[in-house]
Amino acid sequence: MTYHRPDSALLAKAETLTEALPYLQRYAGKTFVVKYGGHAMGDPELQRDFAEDVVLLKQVGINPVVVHGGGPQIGSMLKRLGVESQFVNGLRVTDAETAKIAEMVLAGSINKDIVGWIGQAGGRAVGISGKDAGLVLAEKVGVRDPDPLQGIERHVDLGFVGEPVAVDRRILDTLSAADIIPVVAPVGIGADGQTYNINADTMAGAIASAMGASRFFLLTDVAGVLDKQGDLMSDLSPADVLRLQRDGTITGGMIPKVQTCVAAVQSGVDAAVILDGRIPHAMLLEIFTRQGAGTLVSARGR
Ligand SMILES: Nc1ncnc2c1ncn2[C@@H]1O[C@H](COP(=O)(O)OP(=O)(O)O)[C@@H](O)[C@H]1O
Ligand SMILES: CC(=O)N[C@@H](CCC(=O)OP(=O)(O)O)C(=O)O
Repeated sequence: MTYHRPDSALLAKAETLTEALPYLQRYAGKTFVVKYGGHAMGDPELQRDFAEDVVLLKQVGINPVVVHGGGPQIGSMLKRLGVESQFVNGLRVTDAETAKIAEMVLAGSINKDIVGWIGQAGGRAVGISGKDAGLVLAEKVGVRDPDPLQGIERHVDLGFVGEPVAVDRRILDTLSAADIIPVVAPVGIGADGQTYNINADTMAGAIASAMGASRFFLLTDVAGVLDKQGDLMSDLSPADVLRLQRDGTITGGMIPKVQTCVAAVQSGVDAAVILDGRIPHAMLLEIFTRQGAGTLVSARGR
């Protein structure tokens, strides 16, 4: 019998799988919370890659929980309807009409699209919002807005913008135990029954903390946190984050992202990673290979 050595491309595939082995062993049974940002939803190919990654995680025994955004999609809908919209420190000022439209786009449209993509990739997902089964109890947010011209801080009323004050994880546990991937829209309800629009990063962070997640990924449309020269910073501690926010390196939509990462690692999540969702299979590369991508926020670094 002649012995044929497999060609190098085939061997490389086997090596990739064996490289993944220690990670597969380490992460089996753990919970990963994945925040899928509106900007990362890009084109159908990236959507398919994302769904495949999530299904693969579930298949290898990890419990993924997806929390999604949809800021740009809410923006287009508001524009179509002729409703003005404004952001303060990365948060959308939300009046009653905007809250209704945001909920419609997030929980009614994007949420079900993602459920569909996961289904197409061979997984089973159920889409819910923070309102379902009392998942997220929200409270109205008040924000200090530093006014660069006046050098003062003023309080801004953001309207129906909420922050999670309590997470009841039972619905997520129930779904995960039934081999169903939960997909969560960032909408919550107040004790008074009021619907709140919640920044998706903040929502995902609260869920990651409540789940005691091992990993928390935030998929966005930049390589990670960039310094003033535009270079990627691959490791940040909570103290670094504070400094970069104070010196104006981190602004806009990156503010809730890094704040959420810090809160998550301080409440027991092992590590939070801001990842470039424009890279195909960004999550799998981060989880199962030696090359970390994006910016990792942790108390101790990579
Ligand atoms: N230091 C920084 N590094 C990277 N991005 C930054 C930084 N400061 C501000 N940003 C902005 O934050 C944006 C990401 O936040 P956001 O638009 O809310 O994304 P998503 O929709 O994925 O949540 C980037 O596209 C960039 O414009
Ligand atoms: C209060 C607030 O800002 N809510 C966000 C919710 C969606 C979101 O956060 O989406 P991304 O993750 O895609 O940015 C909004 O209205 O845009």
